[in-house]
Amino acid sequence: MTTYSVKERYYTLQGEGAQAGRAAVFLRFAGCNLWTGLEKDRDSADCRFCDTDFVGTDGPGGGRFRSADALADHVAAAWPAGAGGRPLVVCTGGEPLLQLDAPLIDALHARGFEVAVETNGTIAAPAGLDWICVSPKAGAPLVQTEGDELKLVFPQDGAPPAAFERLRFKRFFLQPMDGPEVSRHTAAAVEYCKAHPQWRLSLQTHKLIGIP
Ligand SMILES: C[S@@+](CC[C@H](N)C(=O)[O-])C[C@H]1O[C@@H](n2cnc3c(N)ncnc32)[C@H](O)[C@@H]1O
Ligand SMILES: Nc1nc2[nH]cc(C(=O)O)c2c(=O)[nH]1
Ligand code: SF4
Ligand SMILES: [Mg+2]
Repeated sequence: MTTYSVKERYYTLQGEGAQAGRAAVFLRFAGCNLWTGLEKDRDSADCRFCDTDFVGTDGPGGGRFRSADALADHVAAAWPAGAGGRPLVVCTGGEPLLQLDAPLIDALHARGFEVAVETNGTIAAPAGLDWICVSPKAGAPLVQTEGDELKLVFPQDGAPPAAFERLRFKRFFLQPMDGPEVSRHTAAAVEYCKAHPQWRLSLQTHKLIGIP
């Protein structure tokens, strides 16, 4: 790894999953292996419901970083000085495991961060991560089959929750697919969780309250 390409970096609250409500630096890497990110390609992509712009390095705090130390310094600069609490960085994208490597994990640890990742599960996670959230995508090969939480966007044709319920994750979430039918998807997820209590509801709380 010579250069890391970062779409944006910002300080907010984790909106989703078991760590919802916790302050974190979001480090959004550019690029994904399941979609180019261009609207012209969406309908032919392997993942078609993405809610995120991960193209380029032009977002707030985005850029190209020539070393793990340089990028880790950039992440640390977004954590408020003297705030207390354990610093957390959520590595996302795009697909963060295309770029997140052992030197960067080590550099973030050296600055006191817990390192979390949001991944589509098609690439094996490197050792040393503190929190692994896998969000499987229908039709894409699932390689990372254990972790701290499995967060399935629901519903997805070809990816029923039952296909994942025996995997070695500590927690299982259904996250309603956002878009024009989010209300219907939310109602369906509520019904599924009531009928299958292994699954919990994950709302995208940042969207509900209008923070990034
Ligand atoms: C933009 S993805 C980036 C990380 C990684 N590529 C992945 O898919 O997990 C971050 C999270 O948003 C979820 N997500 C993407 N589009 C969504 C949508 N339309 N509705 C609900 N969740 C969505 C993903 O499943 C994933 O859990
Ligand atoms: N606040 C907030 N929480 C998030 N959790 C996962 C996100 C992501 O895009 O990976 C996300 C995001 O984009 N914003
Ligand atoms: S895998 Fe993740 S980043 Fe890539 S297109 Fe799907 S939701 Fe978006
Ligand atoms: Mg998001």
